[in-house]
Amino acid sequence: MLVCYTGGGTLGHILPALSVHEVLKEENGYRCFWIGREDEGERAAVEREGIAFHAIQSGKFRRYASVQNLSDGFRLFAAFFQALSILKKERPDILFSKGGFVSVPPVLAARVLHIPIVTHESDASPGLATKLIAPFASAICLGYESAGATLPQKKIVYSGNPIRTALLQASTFSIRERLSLSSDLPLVFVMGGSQGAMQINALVRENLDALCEKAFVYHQCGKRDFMELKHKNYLAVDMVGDDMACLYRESTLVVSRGGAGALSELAYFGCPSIIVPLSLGSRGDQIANASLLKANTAAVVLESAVDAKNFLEAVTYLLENSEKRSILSQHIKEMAIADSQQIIASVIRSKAII
Ligand SMILES: CC(=O)N[C@H]1[C@@H](OP(=O)(O)OP(=O)(O)OC[C@H]2O[C@@H](n3ccc(=O)[nH]c3=O)[C@H](O)[C@@H]2O)O[C@H](CO)[C@@H](O)[C@@H]1O
Repeated sequence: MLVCYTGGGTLGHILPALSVHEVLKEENGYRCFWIGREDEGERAAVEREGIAFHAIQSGKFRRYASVQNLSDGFRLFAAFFQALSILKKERPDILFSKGGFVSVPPVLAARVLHIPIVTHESDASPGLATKLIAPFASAICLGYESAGATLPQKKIVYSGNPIRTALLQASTFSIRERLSLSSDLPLVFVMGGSQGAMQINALVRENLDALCEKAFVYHQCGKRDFMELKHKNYLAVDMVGDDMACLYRESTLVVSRGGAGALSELAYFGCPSIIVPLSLGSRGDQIANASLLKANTAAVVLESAVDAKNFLEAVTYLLENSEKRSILSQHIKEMAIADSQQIIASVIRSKAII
């Protein structure tokens, strides 16, 4: 089976597909390639897995009037023909779209060539790319059931969001030991998602003295807003690599954005969490994701416009209240779907024309 993966824009549109690849690569005769946008980090994430990466032009679908819509329109047009040429040459048995605006032209090209299409939406509400792709897909896998309300019902498979194998494997080391933390010092892991979160970074930096009095703060800032501040009980990193599973397992409390992938990982590990969803400059997907957690008392969700004082109060309250933390942990764990990548892999297998 030759699978063409497509997706990009942020790592949230790449890592879940790589988790599905990890399942399928165990099968005899499986081969694959990727169509994505020219972005160093995205290309590296895919090629690291030994997958051939074909870059195409990528334009953005905006819901508002902008002069960029014109140039991006041309880019999308070019991207369609680039994808058509790649797909004609490679002739995959199936195309799996992980969404993001770059995935739409390859989907249209696959449709023209009668290549079956499976797509996956991570968020609690469908993005524009998923809405555009849905009519052409044989199956639409969803991270959250709520995303399916306006999509063609017969195509929907409720799969949950894939978790990468590296996170599922047992730890070979302890982050607490490596940081030489005493067992009674709480560990707070702050995660801004694959791009970092400037708002959360500011909330942490404004409260640094008070936070580091109470706990060790492991702060993932993202590449764009990284600051290497020297402070007792504090470590700032741009991105977390292999430490991710240990941080989820060993943290007393996690502060996170409301990205769907991150929330699924918090659910898998049962992390007591504070979620600060992104609102500005987004379609509100993180607010919808976080609302589901809030409705299930599975996390403390702060208003997008939270200030430094309220943020500190929320962190302090949870650090001092182990009973509340264990309720959150239990409830978020109930929302986890551990075999999501297997479910999606079997949908891909069943829809491929081999
Ligand atoms: C700004 C933006 O548009 N964010 C969107 C993006 O989030 P984003 O790209 O952050 O994606 P997710 O929250 O879904 O997943 C983040 C992934 O990155 C990994 N990770 C993160 C930080 C790090 O240092 N190292 C690392 O490996 C996490 O383990 C996780 O697997 O896609 C999500 C899924 O469609 C959406 O819900 C978010 O709204």
